[in-house]
Amino acid sequence: MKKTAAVFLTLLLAIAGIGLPIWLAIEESERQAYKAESVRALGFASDILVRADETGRQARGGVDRLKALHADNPCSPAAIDLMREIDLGSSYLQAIGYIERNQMLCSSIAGQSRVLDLGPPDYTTSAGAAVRRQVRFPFAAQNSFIVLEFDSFAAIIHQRLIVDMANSEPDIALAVLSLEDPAPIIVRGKVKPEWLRRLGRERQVVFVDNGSVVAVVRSQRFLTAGVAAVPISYLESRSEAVARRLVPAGLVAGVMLVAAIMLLGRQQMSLPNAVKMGLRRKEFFLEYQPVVELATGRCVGVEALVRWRRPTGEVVMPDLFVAIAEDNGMIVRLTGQVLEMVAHDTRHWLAAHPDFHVGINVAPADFYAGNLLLRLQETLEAMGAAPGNLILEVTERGLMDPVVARENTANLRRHGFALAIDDFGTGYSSLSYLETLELDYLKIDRSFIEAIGTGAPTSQVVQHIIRIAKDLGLRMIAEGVESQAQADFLRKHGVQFGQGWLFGRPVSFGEVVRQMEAAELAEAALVRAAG
Ligand SMILES: Nc1nc2c(ncn2[C@@H]2O[C@H](COP(=O)(O)O[C@H]3[C@@H](O)[C@H](n4cnc5c(=O)[nH]c(N)nc54)O[C@@H]3COP(=O)(O)O)[C@@H](O)[C@H]2O)c(=O)[nH]1
Repeated sequence: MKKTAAVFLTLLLAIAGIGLPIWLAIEESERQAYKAESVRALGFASDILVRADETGRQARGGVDRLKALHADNPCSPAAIDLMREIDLGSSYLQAIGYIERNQMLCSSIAGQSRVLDLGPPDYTTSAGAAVRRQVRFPFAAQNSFIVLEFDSFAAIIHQRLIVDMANSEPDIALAVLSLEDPAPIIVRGKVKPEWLRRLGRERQVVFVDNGSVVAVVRSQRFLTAGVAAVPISYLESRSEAVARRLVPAGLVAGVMLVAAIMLLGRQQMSLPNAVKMGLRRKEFFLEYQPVVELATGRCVGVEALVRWRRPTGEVVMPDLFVAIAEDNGMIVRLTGQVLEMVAHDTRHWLAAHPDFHVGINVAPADFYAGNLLLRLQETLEAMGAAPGNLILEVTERGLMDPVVARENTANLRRHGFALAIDDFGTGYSSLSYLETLELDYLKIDRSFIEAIGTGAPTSQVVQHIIRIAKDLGLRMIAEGVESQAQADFLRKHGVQFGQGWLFGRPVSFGEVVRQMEAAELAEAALVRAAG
């Protein structure tokens, strides 16, 4: 991936990874704030309605008691005494009086000596109550009152008593609306009568309009509704307060998420760099796996297998880094280090054992590099060994180009090196193609050895491979031999060599030598005992 693309992707990831939790936190704070302000608005609307309903109940009850007196004179001293008793006993009624032709003739108000002109009602409810919304009396000229008139008796109600709530937040609008007349009965602040339409048939409704969270609650007793409108600024400051709590949490979550993703990405992305550094610091080392002659069980050679010891001490297997080295143009350098290490590890042994061979994995890029022969000759010189001591293991992938493959295999063999086709059976080489190449060994892939005797569909393949090798005149090395039964089968079918855990796991060259010497000693002891 190009560097700019990686930077762009990282930026995108950071924006998305940090932005998303923050956006979710903001959304959640707005949702929580809206919910809280809706509950508050509904609370105010319900409270004002409770007060209005109670006022209506007290007015109706007072009038009923006065009517029950059946006084010939509704303004008799007994009637006025009863009016005063009702007035004193009710929390929402300011006074109660008697009306004729829009004039209040008498009332519970102490000292009412003259007739008070009320003017005509604003409207009359379907239940027969005449409603006057704004009546001013000489005894309290600065206040306005509601007068509810039933059957000529009137309840006088102080508006402020009903809307006397949320006084510390005067910008919260409150109202009692009639469902029969558009003008509010009682109102504090700005209330739109058309909000009632939103109620429909519902008992209550909450919505946002005109910069407010509005709640409307219908009375269960009268044709009225309580309304409260909480300015949106309350919602915003509540949302900000919640956001102040949630956004840092979202930010932390986002940063952690992005850091985790980037760390993972870096671990992945930096592997080629780590391999490069490993090559520079010479962190690679070799293990050698014995190759035995199946007929005698004698170790006739080894395969050199590369490993990587990271600075952390962790040992990484080639499956992970060989492909990275191949994909990033470092495999030729890696093979170079393998050759140096083989020369260093095996030179004394090979000088004394000219028949012993070391298998070296040659990657396709090595094969096509053009200087393989020269590098091999330098290695031999350092080892003091003959070309026949090395078996170059090339995969089918490395032999894909017929021209280069033919030329290189022929050239290497001309110079005395032995060649093996590795992991045979896993690629697409045909018998006729292999016939055109100069090879010495065929290594049968582990997957076919594993299948021997299992009855699996691939269990028969090994016999075909053995036939191909015989047809081509190639010697065979079976890879991954783990059981004696596999070894017996292979020997019986003419496979000359085996490599696998049955004979030995990959270990240091010193350990291979120690094992070979121990085997030799044991054999000598056996011979002596037999003799
Ligand atoms: N280009 C290079 N490729 C290399 C080099 N060194 C190794 N490799 C290739 O890496 C692949 C994995 O190798 P490794 O993990 O070392 O595994 C080898 C053996 O340990 C394993 N093996 C051997 N016997 C058994 C067995 O009985 N059971 C079992 N489960 N595994 C076993 O097989 C691997 C040997 O494979 P091969 O080379 O095909 O003989 C592998 O493809 C290596 O080729 C290097 O220096 N350069």
